[in-house]
Amino acid sequence: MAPEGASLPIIDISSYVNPKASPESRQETAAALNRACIDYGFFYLTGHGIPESRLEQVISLARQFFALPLPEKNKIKRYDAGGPEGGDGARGYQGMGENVTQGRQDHHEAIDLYREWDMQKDDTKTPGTNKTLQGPNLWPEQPAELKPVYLEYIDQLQQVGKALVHAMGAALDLGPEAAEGTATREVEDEKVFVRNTDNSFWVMRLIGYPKLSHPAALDAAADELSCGEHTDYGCVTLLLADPTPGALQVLLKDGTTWLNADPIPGAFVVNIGDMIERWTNGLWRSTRHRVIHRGNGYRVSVPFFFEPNFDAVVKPLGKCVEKTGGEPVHEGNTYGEHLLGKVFSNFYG
Ligand SMILES: N=C(N)NCCCC[C@H](N)C(=O)O
Ligand SMILES: O=C(O)CCC(=O)C(=O)O
Ligand SMILES: [Fe+2]
Repeated sequence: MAPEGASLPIIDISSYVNPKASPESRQETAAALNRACIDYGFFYLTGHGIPESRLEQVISLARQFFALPLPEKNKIKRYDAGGPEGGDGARGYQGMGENVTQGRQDHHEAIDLYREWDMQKDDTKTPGTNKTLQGPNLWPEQPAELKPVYLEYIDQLQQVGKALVHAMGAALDLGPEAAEGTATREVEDEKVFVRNTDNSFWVMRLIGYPKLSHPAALDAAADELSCGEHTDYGCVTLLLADPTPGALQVLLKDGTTWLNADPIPGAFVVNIGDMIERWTNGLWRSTRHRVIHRGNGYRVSVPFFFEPNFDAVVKPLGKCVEKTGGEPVHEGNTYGEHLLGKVFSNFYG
């Protein structure tokens, strides 16, 4: 475990949420963000403007859903949408143990929501496979306020996601061209995150974690996990969790130390996803994390994944390739292809 008192940096994003903020305050935010992304790939986000009362309501509604009897929850069980092997659709309720990470069953249940699929779009680019993500979201009937409250919350989160990727674009390049807005490659780079997320194929998970029943194993590799070690797939994850401490753990840069990312009231825990790592050619890393909930009570979390557009082609930015020694880490493909590869290995059976 990490040294006593160690904790993730705190980034105040208000200068990018407020359209009238000064260039100086934005540069300060961008510089702090750059450090946080290099050193941790994880940070707390404040100044986002979503009231704490809304955050509490979101957690409380998810908790009410998970407390329902199983047959009620199964009314929105993810349906068979015909994946590659006739597999299940990704939208809807998944029971305990249905999600798999690194080949092992996780100890959580969840509802997965995605941006509504655009059926008008030409789907021939990734034939067949897209079915898993098609169809409407499955919303629970109970609690009745869940759907309207979440729809509003998702709108609010998309605004925060936009402000954040804008700041991240600026954080990658603080040169004079960026400030003046002249059309150099640097300025183009700054806009890459904004342009490729303007139709973000976002994901939201409502997750319920019962306390793990087995004692910690002597060999950590044999431990039961609430959610196994992984990276997130896209741009930035805005995680809202109930106050339970000691559950979410973040792997530090040394590759061996795990740091607890305990919640701070009113703040999101934010982390970088795989697509930002690829764009920055590894300058900012998609940090590994896991959940081990042995504390008290039933833990609830609601991560929102602000992702690139489904058909955004993601490849390392020239400037970042230069900064990191000249070799691109990936030849590039679409975010949709990356996502589908992940989703297909995420379910048991
Ligand atoms: N949409 C996102 N990012 N979901 C993250 C889920 C991480 C666990 C998943 N079973 C995995 O192995 O990736
Ligand atoms: O519940 C948490 O704290 C994190 C969940 C997570 O990492 C994920 O769903 O990707
Ligand atoms: Fe995650």
